[in-house]
Order: sequence, then structure tokens, then C-alpha cells
Amino acid sequence: ALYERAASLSGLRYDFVIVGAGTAGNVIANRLTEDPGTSVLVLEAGISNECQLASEIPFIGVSALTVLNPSNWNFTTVAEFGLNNRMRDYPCGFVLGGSSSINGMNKIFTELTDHHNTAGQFNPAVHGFNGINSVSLPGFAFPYTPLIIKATQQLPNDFPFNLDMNSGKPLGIGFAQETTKNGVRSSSATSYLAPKYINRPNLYVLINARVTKVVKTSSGKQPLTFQQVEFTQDGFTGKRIQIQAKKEVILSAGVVNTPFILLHSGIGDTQELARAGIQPLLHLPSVGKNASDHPVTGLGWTVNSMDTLDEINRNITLFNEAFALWNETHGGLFSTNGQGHIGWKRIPKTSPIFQKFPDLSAGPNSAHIELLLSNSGASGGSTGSGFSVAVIIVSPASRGIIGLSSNDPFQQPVINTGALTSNFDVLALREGFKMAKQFVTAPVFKDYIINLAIPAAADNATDAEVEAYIRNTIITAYHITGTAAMTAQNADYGVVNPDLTVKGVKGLRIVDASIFPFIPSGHTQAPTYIIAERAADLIKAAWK
Ligand SMILES: Cc1cc2nc3c(=O)[nH]c(=O)nc-3n(C[C@H](O)[C@H](O)[C@H](O)COP(=O)(O)OP(=O)(O)OC[C@H]3O[C@@H](n4cnc5c(N)ncnc54)[C@H](O)[C@@H]3O)c2cc1C
Repeated sequence: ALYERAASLSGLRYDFVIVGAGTAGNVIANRLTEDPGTSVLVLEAGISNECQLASEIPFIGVSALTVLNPSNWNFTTVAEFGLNNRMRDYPCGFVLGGSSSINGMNKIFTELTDHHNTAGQFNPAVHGFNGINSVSLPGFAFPYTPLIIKATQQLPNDFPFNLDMNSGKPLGIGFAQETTKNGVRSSSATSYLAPKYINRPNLYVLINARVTKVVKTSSGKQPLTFQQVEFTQDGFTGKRIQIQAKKEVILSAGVVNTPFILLHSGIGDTQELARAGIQPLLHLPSVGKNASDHPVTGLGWTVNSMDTLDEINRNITLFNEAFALWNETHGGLFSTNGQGHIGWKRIPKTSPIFQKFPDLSAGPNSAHIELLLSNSGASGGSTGSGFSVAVIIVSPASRGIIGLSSNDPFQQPVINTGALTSNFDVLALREGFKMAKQFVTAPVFKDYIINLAIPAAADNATDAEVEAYIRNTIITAYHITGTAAMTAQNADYGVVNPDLTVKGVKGLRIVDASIFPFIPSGHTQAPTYIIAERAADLIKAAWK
């Protein structure tokens, strides 16, 4: 059941204690409690997802929830060197479902389970249909779809149509797939913690419970063991409560908070810990390092059409009509995340980039660049209509860090995504601009595209001007990963072993997006669900 206060819990000892009821944490909670003899407590710092309308409505979710909001940790990065010392908001979910309750819902690699395949926009042969989390196609016909499809026919070599980007072969342009069900967001909370699961008598989920550290339970010469967590429900000065795990503590607090909790527990770089005034217990210098993110910039064009999504973004009457339709039917534009089509492209092998840098993509079928095609202007201007392409580098070379600002677990972590600190990423984004500009040369756009709305990225702009535009406009795809990276058992770096146990420690495992050694060349929520499903099997096998 769901609990609000620790005093209502049945006790202070459970087989497994999971920190974070987010994307991964809820999968583990669900799978481990399939065995009625296994007790699981999940501690979630954030609020309940019940009655969070903005989270439910796919179209407004990201824009409403990435600004200052109770469902969001509302983090801010440090001034980032590669971004001309800009600081940026860095949202993470502070709610049941974690980031799956506030994210953009774009889904790469999973099942489709509902009824939106109205015109053959995906390949049923490559999907399962019984998954717990739901995936759908947009239940709304975007006005630009015929143009996009025609363009793939006119430029088939560079922009082939891809019937299903989740077939394992993502390259090309196809229909977006999203984590929605019948027009409503499907998060790990609405799916893996659905009533039939959360009502299991062996599953306890406590909200408003902020874990401050994991606690060493071994003494003397025993292996270093962490089978206890400390949390509070009443802020910095609140009473600390200790909970014991009979078998394991599983950290699923996400890419920022998982390394933050490890550091506050004395696990990390001993010098960094000592500087922050934390007693070092285990020297594991990779904790918080290797942060990898997908930087996003983009191009926009004005178009010769009134049939775009620009009007709804500025006309409150139209907005309210679409909202009313969603309220009545869960249909219409608001039933989608607004993303009709996505493209995945490789930078050609012959590009001079690869004379200076290695190819960091995962393989010959993995993209370097993602092109998110939007049926509206880049900045939702007050007049006119547009078409825009968000250009994202999905095989970035830059790496950042999550660190400590003090020994106070209520201070926000130091977040430096390291964006654009490798020149590879700047050069790759310039290649992405060329791809986006080439796409709109398809004859079908001749009477549609009027002009590029961004002079700083015009064809006659200098390389320095384009680079300045990129550094000044980069936002994030919110795909940070890798801060507790998995490496081989005997590696001299990394944070977790291939079974996701923390190196050099007993009783502690990490299951969330922080364990990826390399950032996936797609979006990150589907790989996180996959990691969590696999981890649940590993944990069950370890305790059989
Ligand atoms: C705004 C946004 C948009 C995104 N858009 C997309 C998208 O369109 N497609 C896509 O594939 N991916 C997207 N992502 C990324 C994707 O959602 C994440 O990679 C994924 O959800 C991470 O899952 P996780 O389990 O690692 O962490 P989370 O899902 O963030 O879960 C961590 C949980 O731990 C809790 N927690 C943290 N610290 C503590 C503590 N001290 N005590 C107790 N609980 C704690 C948090 O509150 C949270 O509930 C987006 C992310 C964001 C933030």
C-alpha cells in the first residue's frame, strides 16, 4: 500500500529496501513482490502522482513540469564552461514514477499495447503486447505528416522512411512512439505500481521519505556491508529514521541523487569526501564521474501554412478547446506529446570529424544525430507559423560530474553536465544542422518553407557564428546517465559490477540510469526500464 508517514508502516525491517520510486525503482518493487514471501519497502522523497493533472496530459506534461514545480527536484546546474558559463534548470522527477512522471514520453525500444496503429505506423512483428508499461503511437494526425512522409520518398538515400525505429534498426525517419495509454501518460507509477500491484500485502511504498545516506552495518574485519538506510520525513532538522534491509538495499534514486547518496554515505573519492567533511568509508573515485547527457539545439523555419501547432500555443481559446476535448474523450492533440516524427542519422564515415575523433556511436546501425521534427516554430513566436528541427547529439564525447557542495544532504548536488567540453560535440551538431537543412530541400517543401528563422545559423554564417549560436542555445534532452557506471568485475574504475552490486561492498546494489557505462544512442527511459527488468531477474537469482 501507499503510506504517507513512517509511523503507519508495519515495521522497520524488510527483505529489500529500495531508495526511489522512480522509473527503475518501481520495476524492481513490482518484480520482487511477485513472490508473496518477499517484503519490499520503497522510500520515495517526492509526492504522490495522484491528481497531478499536468503529469497525466501528454501534450502539456513536459512544458508544465520542467519549470519550478512540486513534482520536480528543481535542480540547477553550475555555470557550465562549454555553454559560455550559462547555468540551466535541470529537472528530475520528485514524485511517484520519478522522471517517468514528468518526462517527454518519447519511447525507444519497447512494446505497443493500445489501439493507435490506425494506418500502419509501426511494425507489430517487432513488439510484444503484454508489457506492464504502455506504449502508443500519437492518437492525433499531425498536419505536417504527409509532407514528412513525402520528403522521405523524395530523399530516400539520406532520409529513408523507417517503419519502426524500435525494431533495433533506428536509422531513418518514422513515426514517434510514446509512453501513453489511451491518451494518458503511462509512467512507472501508473503501470508498475498500478492498484493490483501496490495493493500486494508485501509491498510498502512510503512517500515524502528522503533518504540521507546508506549506513554501514558491518564492523571489524567483516566485508564492508551497507544494509541500512537513514531517512527523514521532516526536512533537514527532522528526526532521522533507520530502516534495515534483511537482504539488500537497492539505490534507484536516479542519476543525480544516487551518486549524491553514495557520497554522503562515505563512498566515493576519499579526498573529495574529506574536503566536504564526510568520513570516507570506501575509496571509489568513479562515483559521480562520467555524467553523459544529450545536448539539444535546433533550427526553425517560417512556413507558408496556417495549419501548424503554433496557433494553439498562443491562442487560449484553441488551447481550452483542445483541453476540453481531452477532458471529455482523452483524444485530440492533448493525447500526444506533440511529437509526430523523429529522425536518426549517422555522420558519414568520410567526414573530416573522424580524422580528429573516434566514432563514439554504439555500432553501424546507431545514430550520431537525432532530428526531432516539430510541426511548429522553434520558439512558438507570437506571429507566423513554423517548422522546426531539434538537433541532438546522441553519441556525445563530453563528460560531466555530480559532486558535493558540502556535507549537508539537503544542499543541492553540484551538477555539471560537461556539455560541449569536447569539440566533437560542437562539430557533430554542425553536421546535424547540415542534415536538417538538407531535409527541407526535399521538393515537397518548395512552397511550404519560406525561410530559415535563425540568421546565426544561415548558410553564410561563419563557423564561429554557428558555434556561438550552438553554445548559447544548448538545452538538454534531460537524458543524463552514467554517474555510477557499470564496469567489469575486475576493472580498476567504475562503481558497479555487471550484476549491479556496488564494488567493494556487500548488501548494496544500484538500479537506475546512473549505471550505464555509455549513454544510449536513443532516449533513456526505455533502456532504464530494460535495465531494471534485467536487474530484477539478477536479484531474484542471487537470492533463490
Ligand atoms: C523533463 C524530462 C524529460 C525527459 N524526456 C524523456 C523522453 O521523452 N524520453 C525518454 O526516453 N527519456 C526522457 N527523459 C529521461 C528519462 O525519463 C530518465 O532517463 C529515466 O526516467 C531515469 O530513470 P531513473 O530510474 O534513473 O530515475 P528517476 O525516474 O528520476 O527516479 C529516481 C527517483 O528517486 C527518488 N529519489 C531521489 N533521491 C531520493 C532520496 N534521497 N530519497 C528518496 N527518494 C529519492 C526521486 O524522487 C525519483 O522518484 C526525460 C527526463 C526528464 C527529467
